[in-house]
Amino acid sequence: MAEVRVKICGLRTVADVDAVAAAGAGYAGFNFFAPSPRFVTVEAARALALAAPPGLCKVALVVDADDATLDAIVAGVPLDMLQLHGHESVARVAEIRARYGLPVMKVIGVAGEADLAALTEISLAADQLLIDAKPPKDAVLPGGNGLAFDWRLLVGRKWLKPWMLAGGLTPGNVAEAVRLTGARQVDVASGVESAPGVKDAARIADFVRAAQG
Ligand SMILES: O=C(O)c1ccccc1N[C@@H]1O[C@H](COP(=O)(O)O)[C@@H](O)[C@H]1O
Repeated sequence: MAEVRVKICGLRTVADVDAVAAAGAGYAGFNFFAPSPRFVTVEAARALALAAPPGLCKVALVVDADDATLDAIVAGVPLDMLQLHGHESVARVAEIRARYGLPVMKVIGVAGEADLAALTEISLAADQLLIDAKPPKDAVLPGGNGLAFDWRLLVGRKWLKPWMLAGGLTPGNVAEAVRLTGARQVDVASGVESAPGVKDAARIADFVRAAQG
């Protein structure tokens, strides 16, 4: 079976990109949500994307972004994928996909069984699904909170599109998350940091090793 593909999200320095590539991760995420400690400008993300080696999938994370914001990101940064981490509808996902010609990964927040239906619905429009923990009601960030959900909800489930598991993953729990859910792709932001927004190369390497172990 192919090894688990890893996305490291919220890269802010060229050293982060180097660490992600050296560790063998498949995806590098750049965060364009201004309130996040992982936020990067279009100019900064462009420099990071240009530093990425061929084969590393460069993903832009946006939250309910309008067309003008997306136009600026897509024009300024060489990208391979868009990650929609807000409340984008099926119609908006389809619209963004058609407008930019890039694969779209749509995030669905999960707290309980009732949230799983949205995955089936959104898979009609998105190229990939990202299953994350639903943020707490008072959270400033819709993701990147280091919170996990009950992975047992995903046992035995199948969706029409490739999917990625996220939410509270760390080098210490990712192997168990993969074993339990059968995820073939995983995504992490805060679990490989030494402080909010500060990536740690050793933790990135540990995470990829554990995910693929
Ligand atoms: O990381 C952020 O700051 C962030 C902000 C807004 C939306 C999404 C964000 N991160 C995404 O959430 C997952 C899970 O994060 P964590 O591992 O629990 O910290 C992350 O992989 C990003 O895709």
